[in-house]
Amino acid sequence: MSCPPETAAELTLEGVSWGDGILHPVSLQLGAGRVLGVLGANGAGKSTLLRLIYRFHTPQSGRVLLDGQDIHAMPARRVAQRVAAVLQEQPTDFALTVSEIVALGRAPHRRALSGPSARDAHVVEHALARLSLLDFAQRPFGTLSGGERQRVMVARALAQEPGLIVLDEPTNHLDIRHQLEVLRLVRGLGATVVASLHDLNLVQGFADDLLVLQGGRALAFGPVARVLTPDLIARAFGVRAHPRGPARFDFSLFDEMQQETPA
Ligand SMILES: Nc1ncnc2c1ncn2[C@@H]1O[C@H](COP(=O)(O)OP(=O)(O)OP(=O)(O)O)[C@@H](O)[C@H]1O
Repeated sequence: MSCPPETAAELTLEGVSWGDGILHPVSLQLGAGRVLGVLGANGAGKSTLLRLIYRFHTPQSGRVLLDGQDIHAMPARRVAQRVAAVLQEQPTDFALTVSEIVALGRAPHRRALSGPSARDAHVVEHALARLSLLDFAQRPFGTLSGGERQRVMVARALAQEPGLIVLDEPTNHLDIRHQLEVLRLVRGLGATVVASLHDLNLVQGFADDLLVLQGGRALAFGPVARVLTPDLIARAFGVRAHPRGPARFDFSLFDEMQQETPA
């Protein structure tokens, strides 16, 4: 049995804001299957925006629409079937096995009081395989390294079969090979993706579009090649960016400008 492709969701933010100036109104439209990278310095508002999209926060103003429907007007279970979140906070139930954690992704699709179906078992197995976790399936989650746990959280999101996947710094804890593998896998899911990233040099080849935040405001939104310029990087991060290829940079502090030594 193979897993059918998901129906990617269209995401629209209509002047969505939160927390008395923590996030000023942001508007954008992301077509089904597009991959959006959210960039910004520490405290710029990336996680806050993501929390609004996966319905953890209620907007102070504006609306988050999934396929044209306000997520706050949708049943919570329906949102859970359509939106998966991979967060920096991880489950604290360390005694659960890797397989059991990934199986939690099936919960929104199960009927009340019914156990896992053959299809649920297949989807979990498939998710474990795609993240190279089959050998870890029976290991207690608490015994895994940070990077292995991060891959388990991506596998759980995969098992959820979402139309929209929201990831908060998904490459955190991952070595360079797993960073590239996870980003390629997420990009290849066919779902719409919103991911906050810190490494600007991982954006190229992963994201279609970028949203850059600064001080809770949207500085720029659009295709990667148009948005990711040295000028924008200087305004968003306060560093000098030295281009060394398409959307690739070396960085230095402005007070090192005289020496021109890339960091
Ligand atoms: N519940 C809250 N109460 C008060 N302030 C908050 C709350 N949540 C976030 N903030 C503040 O809002 C700002 C944006 O936080 P957010 O976590 O969205 O930033 P971020 O861009 O994800 O940062 P980082 O890259 O450091 O993870 C920060 O100054 C943070 O302290």
